[in-house]
Amino acid sequence: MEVEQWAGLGSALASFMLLGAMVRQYFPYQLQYYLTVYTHKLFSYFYPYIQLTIPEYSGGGMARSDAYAAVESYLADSPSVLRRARRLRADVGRGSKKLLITVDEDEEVADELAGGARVWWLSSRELPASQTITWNAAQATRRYYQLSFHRRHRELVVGSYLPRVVEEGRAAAIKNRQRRLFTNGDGWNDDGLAWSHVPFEHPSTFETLAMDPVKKQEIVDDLTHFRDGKEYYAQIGKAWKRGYLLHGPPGTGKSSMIAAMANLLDYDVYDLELTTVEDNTELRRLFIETTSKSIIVIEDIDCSLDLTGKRSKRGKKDSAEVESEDKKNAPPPPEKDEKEEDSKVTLSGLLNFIDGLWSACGGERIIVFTTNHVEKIDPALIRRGRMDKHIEMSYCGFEAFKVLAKNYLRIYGHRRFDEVRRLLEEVRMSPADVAENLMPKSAGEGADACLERLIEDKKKSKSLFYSSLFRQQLQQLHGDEKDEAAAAAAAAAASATVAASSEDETVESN
Ligand SMILES: Nc1ncnc2c1ncn2[C@@H]1O[C@H](COP(=O)(O)OP(=O)(O)OP(=O)(O)O)[C@@H](O)[C@H]1O
Ligand SMILES: [Mg+2]
Repeated sequence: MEVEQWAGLGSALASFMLLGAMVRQYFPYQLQYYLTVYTHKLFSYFYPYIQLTIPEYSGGGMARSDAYAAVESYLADSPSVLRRARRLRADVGRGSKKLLITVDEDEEVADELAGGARVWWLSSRELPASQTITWNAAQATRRYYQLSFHRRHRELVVGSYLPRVVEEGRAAAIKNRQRRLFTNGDGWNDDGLAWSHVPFEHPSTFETLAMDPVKKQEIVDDLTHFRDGKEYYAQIGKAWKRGYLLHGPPGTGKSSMIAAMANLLDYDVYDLELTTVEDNTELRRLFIETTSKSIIVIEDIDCSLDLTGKRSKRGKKDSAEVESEDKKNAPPPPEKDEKEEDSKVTLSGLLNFIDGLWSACGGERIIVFTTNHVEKIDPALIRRGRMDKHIEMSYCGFEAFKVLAKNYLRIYGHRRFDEVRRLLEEVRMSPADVAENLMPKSAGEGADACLERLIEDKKKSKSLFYSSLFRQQLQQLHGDEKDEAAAAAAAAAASATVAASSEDETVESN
């Protein structure tokens, strides 16, 4: 018998069931139960098609079913399925950044399997009984997808088609999602979750990041290798995660690099404020609530944990430092305080977070620490295997400057580039300082004026640098404060000499 004939028989049986449902209202409960069971048996005896239901909320759970969301994304991202539908629905899906066009409710669409087999998807819903009072209208309307397929395709559908639908659906949802920046600083959010979030819209990319091109390419390769390395990590028996330590002076692009990483990999960012985490248990909970395809960032790690591995108390530290001698000599604090200290985030708690058993849950996660003082960090925290790659973000070199000149001024070369190169070799300047000078301060300001400002700024820094160097050397030479005046005079003379020589250079290069 062909599908259409079966469909005819199906609709006859459905009418019979409908009649049964009407009659059931007037029968006692036991009888209703047997009537339902036998109607289904009779129906499945004649009807060779199997129906599989995927509800939006399953098991009375509060969270939307993963499988339902995956099917929804699969159907919306599958042009061959959508082409067959006559009624479509457009919506900005949950957490999605673009308009999703999907199959409308009560519309049935067919999908092809390998070997020409067919399945049918129906999106439908059960309305709540009118007398039901509920606080969540979305859950009261029970939406579901129903998949129908022939008995003989059972193995194929369950064994390979459905896993493929879920996998492709998840990938489509990730591709279309609005990426998010999470923070734990705001306490517990409305959903009882530890993280709150905003859309992640940082414009930094590896193209706009100013640094040595060879080093940059190495980092990009490392990141893409990680992203595509699911099988590799499974094969070597290592959790699919990678740690990066970004260190360097302020304004050298550490935070910009994290944003560029997230944009390259299409990951979410979790900005973990460690000083607001109460204890190791809360840290673990925060970690469990992170999703895969994410970068977990702890900025200024040297300020978050002190050398003994106990959490430092930001803000409280200063007042502690000015404690009176009496207080310092006071008897040891009561037991309560010790307990409090024990419950803080510790170094071992953090290590567990990075590479303990919990770290493997979810997979595909990058952990990034940033610091201005790499020497202050406990070596256990940054050893290879935990922080797999150490990246030094340094002062602006000429290659980095060329990237900034391209970004800010749209120029690839200029007659004053040689002068800038010389100055960059002599005086250290962060990319943030260079960028600030290159940014036009008014609509009419062109590349010449911006480069002039940068060169002047560098010369000023150079003269300041030499004068402080002379001052230091003279102080060392004379050894005590009485020579301070003479040292200052010598430094002033030296700075005048440097300024004069800078002017000479400017003239020369012009
Ligand atoms: N390497 C860089 N490439 C491009 N822009 C940069 C770079 N470094 C700094 N900048 C510019 O300077 C600003 C500050 O940089 P960023 O916040 O990334 O520095 P940081 O190293 O994180 O500093 P801190 O140690 O103070 O946190 C950025 O907004 C960016 O515009
Ligand atoms: Mg930063």
